[in-house]
Amino acid sequence: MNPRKKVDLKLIIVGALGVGKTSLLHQYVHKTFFEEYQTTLGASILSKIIILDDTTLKLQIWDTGGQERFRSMVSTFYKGSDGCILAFDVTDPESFEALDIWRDDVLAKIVPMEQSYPMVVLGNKIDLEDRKVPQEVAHEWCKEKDMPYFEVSAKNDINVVQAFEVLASRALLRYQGIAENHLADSIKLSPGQPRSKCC
Ligand SMILES: Nc1nc2c(ncn2[C@@H]2O[C@H](COP(=O)(O)OP(=O)(O)OP(=O)(O)O)[C@@H](O)[C@H]2O)c(=O)[nH]1
Repeated sequence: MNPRKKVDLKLIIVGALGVGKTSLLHQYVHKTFFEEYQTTLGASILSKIIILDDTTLKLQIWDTGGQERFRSMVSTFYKGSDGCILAFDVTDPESFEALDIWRDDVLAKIVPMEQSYPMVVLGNKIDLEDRKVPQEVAHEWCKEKDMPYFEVSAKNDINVVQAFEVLASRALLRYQGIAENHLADSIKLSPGQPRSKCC
């Protein structure tokens, strides 16, 4: 049997203040949820190992604080990431309206800026009754931008694993595509290659 391939991926989670980024991450990695709110100062990292098909993936997931004053510092952490979660709170329309800015901010730091950079959108806190962002509106926005949309609850553990793992599998596909391109380039550039005989 072939040993599994091992790949390290860096994922980030961004979005407005208090939408539940830390809670989503803790639910995904530790299966825990805390009611009390402690804002993230700057960024923190959690890791999780998962298996996807024939690959062992080590996910290093960067949780970024939504505070405006950390914005430029936090955006330096986007570099080198393989995929991103854009999070908003379905009870807070401003957090939904801010998604455009968060998305542009992340894409501006991805080098080269490219279409294939995977992003998924999470509408969090669907356990609450006072929802203000209709599901169809969020769906439509994500469809326009060609990003998968998940309605989630970090509190009740609804759709959290699915959302992270769809992002992880898309990030893996992109990583494999980049690795293949590098390999093809290095074969083309390699001077000592035996040339195929002709005629
Ligand atoms: N009802 C409900 N509350 C949630 C959910 N997710 C998070 N919360 C609460 O929302 C508050 C903010 O959650 P955090 O996870 O700290 O939010 P954050 O986006 O990381 O916040 P910043 O780091 O300040 O940007 C906390 O009181 C959480 O308990 C959820 O799915 N449902």
